[in-house]
Amino acid sequence: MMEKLTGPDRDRALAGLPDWSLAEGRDAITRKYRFADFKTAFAFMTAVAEIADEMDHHPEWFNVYNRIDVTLSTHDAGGLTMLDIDLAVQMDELAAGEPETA
Ligand SMILES: C[C@H](O)[C@H](O)[C@H]1CNC2=NC(N)=NC(=O)C2=N1
Repeated sequence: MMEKLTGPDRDRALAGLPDWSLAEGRDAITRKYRFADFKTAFAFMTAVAEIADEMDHHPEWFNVYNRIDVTLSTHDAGGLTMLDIDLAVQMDELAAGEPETA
């Protein structure tokens, strides 16, 4: 079982993800992505799905056209763990290849 992130480890991990915010009302992080169009957004989701399934760690997300709202939390731990940080970093790396990401 992955440990919940606390203290300086948590601060350091969050500082490395400037485009993510703490969610309201629960121990999770969120970020909105925007892409050029639906196809690009969905290709991103497909790429993330491969990584997430390999990690056995899955995003909560909501897609409309070119926008994706993502929330990451470790349900088994009841809060943020390094699994969320690792997935967020990998999602940002994938999205960085897309010029219209915001
Ligand atoms: C049985 C399976 O390994 C677990 O349910 C995994 C699947 N994906 C998961 N994803 C997330 N975000 N949190 C979890 O705790 C989690 N647990």
